[in-house]
Amino acid sequence: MAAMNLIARDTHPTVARMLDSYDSPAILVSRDYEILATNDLYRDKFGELDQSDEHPRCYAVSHGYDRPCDEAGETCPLRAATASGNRERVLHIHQTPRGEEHVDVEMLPVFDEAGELEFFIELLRPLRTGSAREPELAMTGSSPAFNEMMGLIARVAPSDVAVLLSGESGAGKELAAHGIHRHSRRAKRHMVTLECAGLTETLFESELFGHVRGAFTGANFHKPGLVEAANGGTLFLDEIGDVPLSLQVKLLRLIETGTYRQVGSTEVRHSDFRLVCATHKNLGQLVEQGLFREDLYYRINVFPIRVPPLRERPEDLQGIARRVLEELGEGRHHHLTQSAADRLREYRFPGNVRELRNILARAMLLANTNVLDRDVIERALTPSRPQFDRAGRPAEAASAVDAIPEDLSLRGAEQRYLLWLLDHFGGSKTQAAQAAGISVRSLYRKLAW
Ligand SMILES: Nc1ncnc2c1ncn2[C@@H]1O[C@H](COP(=O)(O)OP(=O)(O)OP(=O)(O)O)[C@@H](O)[C@H]1O
Repeated sequence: MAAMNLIARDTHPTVARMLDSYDSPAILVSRDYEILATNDLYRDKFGELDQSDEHPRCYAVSHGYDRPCDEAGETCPLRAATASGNRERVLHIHQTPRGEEHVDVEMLPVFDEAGELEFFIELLRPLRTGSAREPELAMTGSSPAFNEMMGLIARVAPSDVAVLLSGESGAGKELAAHGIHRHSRRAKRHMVTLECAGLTETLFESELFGHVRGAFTGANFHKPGLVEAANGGTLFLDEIGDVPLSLQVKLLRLIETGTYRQVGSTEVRHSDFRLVCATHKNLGQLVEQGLFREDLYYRINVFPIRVPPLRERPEDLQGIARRVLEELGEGRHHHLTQSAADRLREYRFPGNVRELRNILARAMLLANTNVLDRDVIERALTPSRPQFDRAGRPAEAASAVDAIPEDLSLRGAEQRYLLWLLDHFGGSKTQAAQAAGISVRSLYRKLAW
């Protein structure tokens, strides 16, 4: 048996030993918040407790608080489990050796023979979605709106239920899909993404289902589809609202039966995948307008999760900015001055986190030092607030030509223009691509995000 670290006098060794039977970090907590024992997994993830502290309290160890969580403005699962007599679950941000992490906390009350509440077993499952180890996939945030979303992700991830992520462009839907996949039992297999916007019917079908050799002109080889690649893993359909009606029925069949046919073949194939979809559109409204099949809508919308726009969670701004600066800084430590951060908080971010990234990337290029002050942020914000003339052309374009640095490449100028359009259309790639006269796929490629 793994070594049990009993902190308290040997009063309840049997209960304490039970902690080893849990396959997640677990602690034994008294009714007055004292940690009585920890298991190996807990110590691996969260470190040893300070042995000089004779009465370590959960709120001090996990949060650095000097009083219980509910008195410090957070929900306290221990208090909730005491009141309900049942297990309670919340999502908390804990201090860990890796910094702050989101932890899915489950509190199980343990009763004595007389039915009196004796202690609690607390299970702590860190969410990798919030960790710093894989920066490109890590979601940063601690606002109530963000935590609510993370709580839903933690709940639904282990099941095989279809999830529909809704939210504005750039708010983090794809990142949330990765979070769901990585916390699912399918995490060791692939998450395969199909960007549905801007695909022609033929392309959609052959991308999704694959095609056999000779299926159509130019099909010189057999190509497996994404559905096949997603077997055992997760299929992520981004911008599901853009799937043409004629193809929705094929999608419905795939979801209902798990079967499909490659283009040009009569053989029925099977794939076992978990479906996650995302949209920035109001699908309910599309159903009412007859543009989206109602039966498909109910199939994909089993567990809806709303990804909140950045302006609804200003508390997250600074944390995300810090992470982005670290990520883009390539070893150089950039930071925002207080008034620069205040300036960002005044902005509404129609393009959400993606726009924040772009603004910071511009600010880093514009700044002469690694300190990003209000002035630099103001200049970096300018291309995000285009004025358009009646014809829909960015009126700032002319003056911007004067402001373009001499060494700006054609590609750089093109990117600036596309960013203008994106900002103008509230982050909608479809509208921006239409205005630029290119496909959404080309837009993605040109911006190379
Ligand atoms: N909470 C977050 N913390 C850190 N980075 C984030 C967060 N949310 C989003 N991002 C970053 O913002 C960018 C946009 O995120 P993502 O692609 O997931 O948005 P989206 O909602 O899927 O957008 P779209 O609808 O346009 O496809 C990505 O670079 C992503 O890494």
